[in-house]
Amino acid sequence: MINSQTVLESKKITVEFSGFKAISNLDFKVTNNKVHFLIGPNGAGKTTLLDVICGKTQVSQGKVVYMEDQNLVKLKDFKIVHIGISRKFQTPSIFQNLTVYENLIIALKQDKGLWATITAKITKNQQKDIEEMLHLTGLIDEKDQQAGALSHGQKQWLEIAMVLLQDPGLVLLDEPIAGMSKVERMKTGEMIREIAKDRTVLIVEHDMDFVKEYADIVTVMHEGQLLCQGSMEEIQNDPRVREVYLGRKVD
Ligand SMILES: Nc1ncnc2c1ncn2[C@@H]1O[C@H](COP(=O)(O)OP(=O)(O)OP(=O)(O)O)[C@@H](O)[C@H]1O
Repeated sequence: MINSQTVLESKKITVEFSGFKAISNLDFKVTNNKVHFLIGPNGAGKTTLLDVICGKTQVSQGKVVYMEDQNLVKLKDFKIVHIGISRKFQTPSIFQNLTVYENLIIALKQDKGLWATITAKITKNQQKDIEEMLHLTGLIDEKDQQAGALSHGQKQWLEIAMVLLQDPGLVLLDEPIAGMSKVERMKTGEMIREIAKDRTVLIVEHDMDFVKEYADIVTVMHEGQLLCQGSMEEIQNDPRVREVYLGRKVD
């Protein structure tokens, strides 16, 4: 059993947009090797929190600490990727005209031009990493297929593989199952479980059935603040959660 270790901690962060507090004085913790979901009604501040963690949005107060000693709030987004936090946005940003394999090579090496990257020699270890990703995402048979010809779900998985090739300790996912079929959702859930065996995964999600099935821990946000945090069972039994979701199904 792995000891619980704090991977990320926000300390009293506030985010303001023209005086409006999208996040207000938020304390929040993410522990290692867990599938951690972030839920809450529209406008709760979930996306803003992910934006802060990956350096896309600045805080007006507070700090966000990664692995106990790295304050993220002053770091540029590329530096945050470099220290081990990668995010997969909702819209895939893959190269449609390149093959699955070429897309994965690009994810490995980003310091060269596109053509130089694709044609450059990769090491045995990099080759092994790519193969591992192809198996994890079930894309091994589509390896030489053009990415643009993949199904919606497969494109999402390819991007997950690309994010993982950056070798993050913390993976941020924005509504990863949006637009997926039931089978694709299940595959994605199993994939996330697998990923969380040696990384931490933080997911913004609206689909409560998915959260219920795959969450180790759930944080509920409301109006820029943390409402509560716990297992899905604890969250479902919390009257405050029922109240903020008024009429929306939590169970
Ligand atoms: N760039 C911005 N400028 C002004 N207001 C913003 C900006 N980004 C977010 N907001 C506001 O901040 C609040 C929190 O938004 P955020 O997108 O983080 O919520 P959310 O919980 O992700 O909602 P949803 O589930 O609908 O995506 C909302 O009231 C939103 O309108």
